[in-house]
Amino acid sequence: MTVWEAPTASGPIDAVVALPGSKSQTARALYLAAVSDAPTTIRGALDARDTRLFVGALEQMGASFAPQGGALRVTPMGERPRPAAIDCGLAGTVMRFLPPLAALSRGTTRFDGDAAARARPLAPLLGALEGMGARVHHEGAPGRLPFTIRGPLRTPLGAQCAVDASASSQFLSALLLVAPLIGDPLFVSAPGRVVSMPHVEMTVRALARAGIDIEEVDEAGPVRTWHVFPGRPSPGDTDIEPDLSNAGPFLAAAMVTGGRVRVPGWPRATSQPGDAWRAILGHMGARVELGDDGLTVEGPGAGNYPGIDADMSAVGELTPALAAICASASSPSRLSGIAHLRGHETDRVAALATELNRLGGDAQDGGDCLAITPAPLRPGTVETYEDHRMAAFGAVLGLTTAGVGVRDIECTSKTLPGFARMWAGALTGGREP
Ligand SMILES: O=C(O)C1=C[C@@H](OP(=O)(O)O)[C@@H](O)[C@H](O)C1
Ligand SMILES: C=C(OP(=O)(O)O)C(=O)O
Repeated sequence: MTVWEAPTASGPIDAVVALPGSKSQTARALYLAAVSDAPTTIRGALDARDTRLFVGALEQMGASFAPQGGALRVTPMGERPRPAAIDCGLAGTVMRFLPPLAALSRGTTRFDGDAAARARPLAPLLGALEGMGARVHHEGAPGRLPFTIRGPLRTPLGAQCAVDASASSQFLSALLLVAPLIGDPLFVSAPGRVVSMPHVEMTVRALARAGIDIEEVDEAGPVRTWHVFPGRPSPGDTDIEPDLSNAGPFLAAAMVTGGRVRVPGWPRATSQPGDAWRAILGHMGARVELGDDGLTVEGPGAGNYPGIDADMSAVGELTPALAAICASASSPSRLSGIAHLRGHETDRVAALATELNRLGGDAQDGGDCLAITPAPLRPGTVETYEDHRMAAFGAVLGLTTAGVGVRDIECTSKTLPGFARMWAGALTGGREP
């Protein structure tokens, strides 16, 4: 696979970066539109590998999608999805959100994906679905792709289902999304630690916005539980916000070059985990301003800001870009609560440590955490393991170290097609058209 020469910054970046739609919001909007009671329109949907796979899967299940004046017109599927053969690629959203939907049907649906996707965990979700009457046939290792599933799902005993969401919040989101379609009121709970809570909030909000009666039971209790009432979602027309997680590498460029980046359309209030960039970068000494024209971040420049001790369990997908920022801090950092990143596109904790150390950095894989001590870096090639966020991590490192290559920069098309072009544009003072 080809190696992309990461551009070094010739000075402080000064750019306006218009980001395409949120991957996570797009997935929820596609799902709810596909099972809704009437055709609807989604504006600002992300068009990237993950969302194309999501659309492709829903099309096979019977929904249809048509571009309409820059938006997406969605005609829902019938009462029950059609049996299908789903390619999940490497998309967690596809491989977690859609098996419960497929299990509404008596027909058999097969799920498979990239070789790397076969390493991603699914067992807690599939186990919960089996507890609701789904028949799962594993073709390879249990709890992994590939498998077939057929339903129908039944209301379980006590009208209650539970899933362990400590390895991925997507298991919980997947059950919440299907819950209103099963036919009876259902308690959905997640005993133990729930990672990526903002993504769960995003699911709950999307359902509520679509008219589904959903409420959290005893928010302060030991087990997070939601009561979901049956109903066909009615999302109406939906607007997707820019992807704030993908803002990360561009804001990182402001941090390490001592420059300024503005992201137009940054929402005032959102359940996107990427909104945490404001607090994180502010804490590390950036000037952060949220206004009508978007979010502007002015960074202190490499070596001019402290490291950070941050619990990333709620916002794990920001870890790779933050790790690249930490590599140029003036003091050590510790990013904790990230064991579940081992089930992401690759084992991100190991990959970040390996790749930073490959360039002469000092990173320790501490199991549930990553310890980074800033050190001068040397030229080398960052391996990306098909992980879009590892590629962006390499691009940020290359800004301040000459001779950094990134293998397979194209893997960024998972959520941000055209990343290399956008990156080059931002570095040369890219402005909004
Ligand atoms: O629901 C979603 O859209 C996502 C949830 C999170 O997954 P995990 O809880 O597995 O980290 C996040 O990392 C992923 O990028 C998207
Ligand atoms: C973990 C991620 O993706 P996925 O939706 O495939 O889990 C991510 O985008 O950082």
